[in-house]
Amino acid sequence: MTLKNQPVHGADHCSDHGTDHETDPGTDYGTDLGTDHGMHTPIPVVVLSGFLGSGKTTWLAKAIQAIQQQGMKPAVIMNELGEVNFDGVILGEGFPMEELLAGCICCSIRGDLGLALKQLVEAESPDFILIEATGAANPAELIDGITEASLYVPITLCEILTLVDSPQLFRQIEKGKGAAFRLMKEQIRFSSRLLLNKMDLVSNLQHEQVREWISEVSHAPVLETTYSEMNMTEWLAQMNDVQAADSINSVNSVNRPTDDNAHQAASEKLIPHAHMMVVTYYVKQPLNSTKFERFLGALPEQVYRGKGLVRFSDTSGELYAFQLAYRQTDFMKIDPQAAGTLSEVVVLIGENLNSSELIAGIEACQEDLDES
Ligand SMILES: Nc1nc2c(ncn2[C@@H]2O[C@H](COP(=O)(O)OP(=O)(O)OP(=O)(O)O)[C@@H](O)[C@H]2O)c(=O)[nH]1
Repeated sequence: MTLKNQPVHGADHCSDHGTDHETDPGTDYGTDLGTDHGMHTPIPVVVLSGFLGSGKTTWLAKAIQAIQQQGMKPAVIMNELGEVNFDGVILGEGFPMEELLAGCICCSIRGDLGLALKQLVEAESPDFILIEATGAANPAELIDGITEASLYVPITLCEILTLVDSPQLFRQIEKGKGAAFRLMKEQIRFSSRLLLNKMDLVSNLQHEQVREWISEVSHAPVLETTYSEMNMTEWLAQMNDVQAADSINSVNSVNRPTDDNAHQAASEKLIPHAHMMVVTYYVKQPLNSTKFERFLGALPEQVYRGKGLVRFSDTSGELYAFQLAYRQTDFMKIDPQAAGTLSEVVVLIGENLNSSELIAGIEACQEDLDES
């Protein structure tokens, strides 16, 4: 059995979110820099932001399909805090994908984002690039990372689309403080379009309060969605227009907060995910489904997100992908081939997690632990 307990960022990492945003010294874009952008039509880039479990991958699956239906070739960059990309299993194949794992592109692996963009553009010549940030990423930092990469490859940032987990935001507004709340606020402020998702899980009153709070924080257009459903044809047409209008400047000016020092202020208080941790546990024995569901249901509230691939002893040993987001659990049967080389694994993401307690909880769901 392999145990991994991996803090994602320490305060050290976040302290290098200075205000000058220089190129990471370690970033090597290769020797053929200086591509003449004038010779290329820039490829539209869309950044998907939003808190852990807010519906980004659900949206991504629909966007990929819509782009392909219009005869265009999408390419995807997926970033996960943990070392395993389950979302790739959910999205399937048929388009180029770069995975940036075990770190967050807004800080610890920001240089990797530039390299991934360069590789994708050169190897795949996509028509559209979608970047799914981790739920802990601060979009302010991503804007800088992409703008930097656009010096080397013909890309143009068209949209920072933020998925909002409406019931989760409502709860955070009520609390009115904490790292998760500050991060959600930053993700909303630095967005060019907001999808108020999971509308099926909020009451009318909660809905009103969330809308009112958002209107004080952002002037971005807001769409209300369930399962990230929106009119993709209309949206793609709008992206076309933005691309044509040299979008980087417009995105930056439209969506950055209006006061001149806001970006600096945002960078200086970039502690929000300093305490975000990932607990990764590779499971060797099948789990008892009842015990595991009970375990997920009883997790402390600072576990914001759970996902993984598991097998149950009481369901003929089939493989299931599970999702836990804001106390809602989903299980989906997986074709073993689709899972490829992924191991059976449970990943839990949150703040100030007690990893040994969590691991003990998962182990208690394993059956026949001593017989293997
Ligand atoms: N009830 C409800 N569930 C939703 C909705 N949208 C997404 N979900 C579920 O929420 C869970 C998380 O959705 P994802 O699309 O994986 O969220 P994500 O933002 O990509 O998650 P991370 O990448 O881990 O941050 C899944 O189980 C989805 O099926 C919604 O509108 N309503």
